[in-house]
Amino acid sequence: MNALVEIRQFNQSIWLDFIRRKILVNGELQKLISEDSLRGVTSNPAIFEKAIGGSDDYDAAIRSLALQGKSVDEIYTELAIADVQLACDLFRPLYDSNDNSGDGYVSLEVSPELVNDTEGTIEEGMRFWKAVDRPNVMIKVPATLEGLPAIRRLIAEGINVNVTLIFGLERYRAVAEAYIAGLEDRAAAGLPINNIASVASFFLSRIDVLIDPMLEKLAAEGGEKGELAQSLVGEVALSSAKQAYQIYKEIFAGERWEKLQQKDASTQRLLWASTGNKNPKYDDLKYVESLIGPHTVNTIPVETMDIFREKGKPAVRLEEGTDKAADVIRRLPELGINLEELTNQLEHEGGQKFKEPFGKLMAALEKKRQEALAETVAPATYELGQYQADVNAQIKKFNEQNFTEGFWQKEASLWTQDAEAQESIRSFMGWLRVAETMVSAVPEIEQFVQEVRTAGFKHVVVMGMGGSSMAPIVFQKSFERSADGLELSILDTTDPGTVRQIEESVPLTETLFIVASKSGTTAEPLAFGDYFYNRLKELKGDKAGENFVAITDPGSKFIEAATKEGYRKIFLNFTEVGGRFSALTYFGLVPAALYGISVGEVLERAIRMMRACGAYGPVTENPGLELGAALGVLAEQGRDKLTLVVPQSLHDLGLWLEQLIAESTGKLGKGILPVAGEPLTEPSLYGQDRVFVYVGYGNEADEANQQKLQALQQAGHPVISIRMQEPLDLGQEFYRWEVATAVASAVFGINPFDQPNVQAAKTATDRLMKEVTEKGQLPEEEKALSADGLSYYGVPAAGKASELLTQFFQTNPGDYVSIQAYLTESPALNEAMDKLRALLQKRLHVATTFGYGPRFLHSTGQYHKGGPNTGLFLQLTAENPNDLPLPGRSYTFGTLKNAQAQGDLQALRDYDRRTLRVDLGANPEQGVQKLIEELSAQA
Ligand SMILES: O=C(CO)[C@@H](O)[C@H](O)[C@H](O)[C@H](O)COP(=O)(O)O
Ligand SMILES: O=C[C@H](O)COP(=O)(O)O
Repeated sequence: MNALVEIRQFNQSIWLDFIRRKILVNGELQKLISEDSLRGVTSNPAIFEKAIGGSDDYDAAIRSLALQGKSVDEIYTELAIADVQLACDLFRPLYDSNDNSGDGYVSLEVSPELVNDTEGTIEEGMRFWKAVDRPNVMIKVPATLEGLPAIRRLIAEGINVNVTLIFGLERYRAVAEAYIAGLEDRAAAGLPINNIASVASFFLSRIDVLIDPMLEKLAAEGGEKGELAQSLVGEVALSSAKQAYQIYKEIFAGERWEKLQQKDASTQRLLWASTGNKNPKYDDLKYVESLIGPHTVNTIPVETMDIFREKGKPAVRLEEGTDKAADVIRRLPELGINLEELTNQLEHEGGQKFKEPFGKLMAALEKKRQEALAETVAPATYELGQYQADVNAQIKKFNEQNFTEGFWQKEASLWTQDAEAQESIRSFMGWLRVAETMVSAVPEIEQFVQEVRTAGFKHVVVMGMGGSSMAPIVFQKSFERSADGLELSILDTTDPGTVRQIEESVPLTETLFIVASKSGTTAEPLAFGDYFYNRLKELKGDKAGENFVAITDPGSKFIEAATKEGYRKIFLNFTEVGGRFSALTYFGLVPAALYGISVGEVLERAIRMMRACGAYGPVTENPGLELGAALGVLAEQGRDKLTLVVPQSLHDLGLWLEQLIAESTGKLGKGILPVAGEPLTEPSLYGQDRVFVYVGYGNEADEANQQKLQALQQAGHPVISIRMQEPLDLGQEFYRWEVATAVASAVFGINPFDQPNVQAAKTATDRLMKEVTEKGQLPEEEKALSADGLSYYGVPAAGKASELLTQFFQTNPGDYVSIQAYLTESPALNEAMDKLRALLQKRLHVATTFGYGPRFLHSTGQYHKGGPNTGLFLQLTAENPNDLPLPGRSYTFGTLKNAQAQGDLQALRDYDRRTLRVDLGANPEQGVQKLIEELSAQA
């Protein structure tokens, strides 16, 4: 048992006189609580100056807050409050325990500028109490004459108070009196006083620092006085403390106190502060070991705590030499030393000692604030040629409508006049400001990441569809995993081959599985969750839940199941943020943080874009509005195929953009079709329906793409370019594109936040699954042709594959071909798909899109059915050789996937879309090659 733990037997509580974001999130404070019996934390302005001014722990948050237009004062308060909340939460189990001995508190001091301001102290004390919103916070109030009435008032209000800057015995009496009077006021008002805690912080080392040199000077003068002075060197602080303890015993006894005690009031314990030794001649533990006594607290700095842990010899000593202590205090006047005057001086200097670092901190914050405000977002360039004038006119129209202002006010009439749609729009605009909310959630996320690392997890698998998984894919593919990040995989397909691949590629017991589903009812993530939970149960029995985390909405049905299965954590997201707008919420940020990305910085970039888009006041240019207006106007003029061009390093950004744009705009026969991952080619192969958007990095030349884009622009195609600085800027781009998508939808006059046609495929799938349950298999479709191992469905029968394909691929300008692969993804297959797309484009001069099923059902699937009827849908299926059973269900992953494919095909046909299914047989890669050959052989 180390000394810190041992001291508990003497009923003294050790608190830590230090706080810093890092120790709150990296498990250090938790370790002190669990292993060293730490029972509280105190902070003060000097401590925060060291923490905030002396580290970069807070920089991203400072910048985010500055960009929100907050003053340095507000920034400081938010940071300090966040830290205190985190610490309070770590102490909460102790505070809630039956025998907490009055511990488990975290102190937050009012501004040192209020040291002589009663009303200001009361106002700030109440504000902090409310803002921290934790029962185990203590508001620190200085024991100045002006502080005393504030103490009384705050106690009467039911607020826990730590009275700080106490140096003298008379002032200590007044402090205890203020506390008792506060309790009496409260009791007289008929309010409970049983849950109010208070400590009186008596400062020690500073007393000796001031008085010792005086005593030493007198000692040097010799004589009787010199002798007396010599005997008092180093004794005054400890003697004051010992005397204070006697006063404490006297005050908290007797009739007056007993009345309060009957109402379960607690005494105001003495807390020894300033207990780090400042004099090299003294023992480092001078202000710790000598002051151990029941019902007291000692708040000690980290260094002293480390020494005490190693060398401390705890024993009750507080009442040793009580008479001598009285004598020390009594004899000081003989030496001409007026203790009261000196303690007043210490009090005054104490105020200064806090004001100075506080001022320094404010200046440092101001510098960082200014720097943050000077940063700009990645510029976008527009080469729109003949369309520029119309885009300008649209922007002008928006500006005349005060669009930006209305947008931030969530004025749904900017999109539609339909009352029901307006209601839906208003209720899904939580994404507008969710990044701000998430800034405050960053420490919680970081704390969680640390917990996961400490628990020994090596890998994370996110299991979700669409908006619940696209952002994690982008993060994982666009960032290098940092040294302390965990490996990250995303499972968003029911393809049994892929499920098996994931299962075989991760160390199951060391893998954290995140079931991500906003609704908590989506079939795929629930199936993945069940499958892997079952596997973990086989390996870990009842402890399987440790490996599972849920991200879902409040009120989702999944919460109950996850709780029952003992999930490690359930992150509750925001009902008012739709899935495809949730990249900057727990859905995107928890996986990103586990992967080692600084999510605070991602958010800071997003907030920078919010600011640029007018979130914090009028702007002359609004990057989100400009992009949205351009895309909207171009689409209305037939340029509705948004062809995304990215460097290889941003390859998967398209997946996220596809869902955002297609699902938001593709409805009521309108919309923008995102075309991602289509190999860029020469101008002659494109129709007049394209707008090219390049998203890349300023410092990456990406020559090949640039040259082609230049040629396309010269050929009259509109080209938009956005150049980020680094992957963290994706935070900006997520936000820019969300705004742009909403703005483009306003150009079309549609509700961007619903997905009315997604349900059609789900309903058809459900019907098919019912049939599977009843009949044991899916209905067989009639084949149009079987040739060379490929089977063709859903088109008129033909003698030859090439003939059938020629008949199917009849296109008009403005059409597109959508290839939908219900297959196991592999690099070879991706390569084959690129060839297939290139071939189709070369032949037909139409846009080609590609998606793996069932992923795209939660993404572009909306556009396919709700957008214009310009698509030709080529569905590719294959055998499922390594099928996997689904626990608790009578069917397999393979059957579910086949039903999803068939269900969507059915839905597409119900919407009169042109469809062809080709079953590739046993070897999909070869099957695609074969298909390419057949297509090449077309007449
Ligand atoms: O007042 C409390 C706790 O209530 C402490 O945080 C107190 O401010 C610190 O112990 C002192 O400021 C530290 O003083 P010092 O060691 O710098 O003299
Ligand atoms: O984009 C959303 C997907 O359809 C998944 O929805 P969910 O998060 O409710 O499971």
